[in-house]
Amino acid sequence: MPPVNQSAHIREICALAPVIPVLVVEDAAWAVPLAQALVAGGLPVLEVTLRTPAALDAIAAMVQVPGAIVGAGTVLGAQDARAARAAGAGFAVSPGMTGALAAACAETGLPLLPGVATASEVMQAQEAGFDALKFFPAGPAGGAGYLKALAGPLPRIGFCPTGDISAQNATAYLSLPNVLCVGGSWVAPAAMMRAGDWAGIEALARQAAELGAGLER
Ligand SMILES: O=C(O)C(=O)C[C@H](O)[C@H](O)COP(=O)(O)O
Repeated sequence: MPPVNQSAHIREICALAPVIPVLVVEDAAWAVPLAQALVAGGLPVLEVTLRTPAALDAIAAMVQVPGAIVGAGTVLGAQDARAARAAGAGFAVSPGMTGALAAACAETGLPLLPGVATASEVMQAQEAGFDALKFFPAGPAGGAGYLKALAGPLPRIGFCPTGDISAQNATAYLSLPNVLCVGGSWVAPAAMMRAGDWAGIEALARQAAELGAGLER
């Protein structure tokens, strides 16, 4: 029996915008204006990394922002998955995949975008029922050329490359048929968040939201 498709909801989320901002939120007070700026700029899907003490409070605040679809990033294990779910996260992103993490996400009803970097990892994720995967770290692991090569033997997998993606190189990824969207921190730089430059972040989001324009994905 084929495994249950674990990626159906993730595919819907990835179809909403060409770029998922990867957010490192140092202060939960940033959460609402940051989410409002990104949504206003055309990027409704937000990934808050669980790398800061403020992350869970930030997720809980952001889910109240109209139009925002908020997920947790850097979800490394069952405890992270449960905490993200309790904070209201709608999906989880991880740099890699373990059986324990996949089981915890399935159990808590948290759609998971698991990370992979090799063909073997893609095959393992596929066996577990995932067909939408994060390609991480995209740049150092081989970039758009590497993903293009994976499409030959693994044509049913859609990727969200993340890691070293910028406004300059995003289109090279987005133009590949096996790329669903890209992730990146460039739309919310630490210096702009610390300065409360929400208008500047909205402008960066607006540029990023236009990156996929004209491409058939
Ligand atoms: O925290 C995680 O779960 C990660 O997987 C790492 C992030 O996705 C990348 O650090 C974002 O990469 P940059 O856009 O190059 O900053």
